[in-house]
Amino acid sequence: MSRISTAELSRYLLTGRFSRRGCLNSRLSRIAPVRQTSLSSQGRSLGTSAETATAAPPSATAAPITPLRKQLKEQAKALKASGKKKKKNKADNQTVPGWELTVGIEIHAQLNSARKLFSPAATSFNDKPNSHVALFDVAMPGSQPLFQPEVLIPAVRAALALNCAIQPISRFDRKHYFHWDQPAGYQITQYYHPFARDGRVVLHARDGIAPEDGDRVEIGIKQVQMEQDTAKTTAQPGDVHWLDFNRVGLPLIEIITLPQIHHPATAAALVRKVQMLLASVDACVSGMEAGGLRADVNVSVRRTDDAAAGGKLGTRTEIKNLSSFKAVEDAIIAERDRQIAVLEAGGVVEAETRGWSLGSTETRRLRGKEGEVDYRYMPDPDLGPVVIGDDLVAHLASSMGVLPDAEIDELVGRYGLSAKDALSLTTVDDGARVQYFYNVLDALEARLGLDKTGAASDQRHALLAANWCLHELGKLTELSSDLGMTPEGECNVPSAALAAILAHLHRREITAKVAKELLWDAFRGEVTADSVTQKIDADKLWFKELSEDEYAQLADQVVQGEDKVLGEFLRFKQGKAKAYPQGKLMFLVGKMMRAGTEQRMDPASAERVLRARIEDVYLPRLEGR
Ligand SMILES: Nc1ncnc2c1ncn2[C@@H]1O[C@H](COP(=O)(O)OP(=O)(O)OP(=O)(O)O)[C@@H](O)[C@H]1O
Ligand SMILES: [Mg+2]
Ligand SMILES: [Mg+2]
Repeated sequence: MSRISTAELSRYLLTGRFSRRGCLNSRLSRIAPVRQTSLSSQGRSLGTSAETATAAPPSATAAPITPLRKQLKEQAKALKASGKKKKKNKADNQTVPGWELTVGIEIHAQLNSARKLFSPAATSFNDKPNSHVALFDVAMPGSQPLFQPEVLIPAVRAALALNCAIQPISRFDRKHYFHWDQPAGYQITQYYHPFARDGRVVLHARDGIAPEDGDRVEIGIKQVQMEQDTAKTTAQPGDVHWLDFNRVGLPLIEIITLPQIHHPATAAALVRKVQMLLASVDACVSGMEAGGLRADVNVSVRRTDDAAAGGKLGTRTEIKNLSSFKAVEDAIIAERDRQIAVLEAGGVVEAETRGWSLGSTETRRLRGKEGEVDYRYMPDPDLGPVVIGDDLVAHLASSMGVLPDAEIDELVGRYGLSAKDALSLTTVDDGARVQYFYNVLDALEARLGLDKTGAASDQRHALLAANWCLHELGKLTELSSDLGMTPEGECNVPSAALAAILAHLHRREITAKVAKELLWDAFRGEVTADSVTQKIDADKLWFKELSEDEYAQLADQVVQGEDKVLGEFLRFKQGKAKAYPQGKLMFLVGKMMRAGTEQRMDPASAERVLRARIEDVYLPRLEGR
């Protein structure tokens, strides 16, 4: 299925205009145009919302943030820095003998919409504070909420990605509490009649779940509801707080899981996966680190005996506002251990709301847990029900594109990528890198004259393209500032230019070293798809490989005086050593590469010829002695 960006869909559904630019994953299939939608609230239908549709373009989608990539990088760095010991501790800390941990998570994600939930004010959080505020956003007397139907596009896509059943009718309630960041004294939310229910998220081992959960675990989603965000508070010295009402009223979804998570690593994996799913359908503005996604974790413990006897779950405490995957895992571990200590000392766990600060080792009490009574929920009399038509749901489902798990399976099954590389390719640049890979692959197949409709059994060119899109491009980002990757999968190294380089490499007309130099040239804009071949010609970079005989001569040259090394190969042949002495072979290949003309040698050919010479000539000679 084709994936179309949310902004693009909004334009189409609201105004009937649709441009093919921005159509993601277009390699996979083409979209069927929608004819009619029946999306309305309070009797307003989409066709009449011309005012909304022609207003300023979305600014939210332009946020230059790639939080997931950064978090993955930082996590990998931290893991590397902490060495194996940390990994072991983390794995060890997933269970406490005699106790069962239970976790349910509420995830708040900011929807990728151009307007606020109940006012046409723009959703921009990088602009001057308090510059996008409608009268209703600050609860001016007499102002009324005006539901912005376009928020349903990212909201429904998110719910579909979470396998939820979309509810044809949903309603808004007022949830009361007083705080300076909430001008009305209540938040408008959908607690009792959410727009989506009964979903599920499948987590695999590759998603980083606890080893105790095996290969795969499924977590139920109780419901997904729409609600308003609050104003942003910035603390200043002297107990002064600055408020930015640009954020108040931004459309959020709250995703509520069932209490089905039993290990801290699995909880973090769930949040990561939800973020990945939301990003893959373009439903969410930004990830955790940028504040676009926040998680509240609900934690309880009970004795395993009680669990086995089917007893009630323990009393839950809730840790609010966690803003990184690591914080989710660490806070759960700390809270689990605190509750167990309380119970083992004969105490009782109190239902309360607790806080967690980064780098901390314990949670701290903030207040008693608010209950439904405290919130004094009541239906919002100013808002009618939200009616979502089947045709809209069907259209959004058909235009979502391939979800990450299916994409990873395809990359592994069809092109032979490792699961780890496939996961990275689909997550870096918030999913744009894999689109770049498809663009490169299309251009490469065109250059190589391959028919992409046929199920070609040899996919080596695709694996080569994937490795370069991930690893070689990754090296560029490590050494230079930014690739400038767009959601459509284009960057400072145009896909056509990379394909031109890879076509020569695949045909063994240049070496990998030359290809890497050309990649830098393309990055600096010094070569284009059309000038790659010219440049190779001008700089005499063509790879004129040595003949088999020339390789064999070099091999003979480097084994001179290496009887001791050859002895190791003999020991393996005679069954006296378990493992093939690959290290020794590579040592000799290194010698060959240094002895020959680099421009004319391929390490793989050198290895193949050398191995054959050792086996066919030198070992029989040694055996004959
Ligand atoms: N005993 C329990 N142990 C752990 N988690 C639980 C337990 N009981 C419920 N939960 C989880 O707590 C969460 C409750 O979220 P929900 O939004 O329904 O209520 P809330 O926390 O009172 O609301 P809010 O925090 O939005 O005001 C769910 O994720 C649920 O799975
Ligand atoms: Mg909640
Ligand atoms: Mg809660």
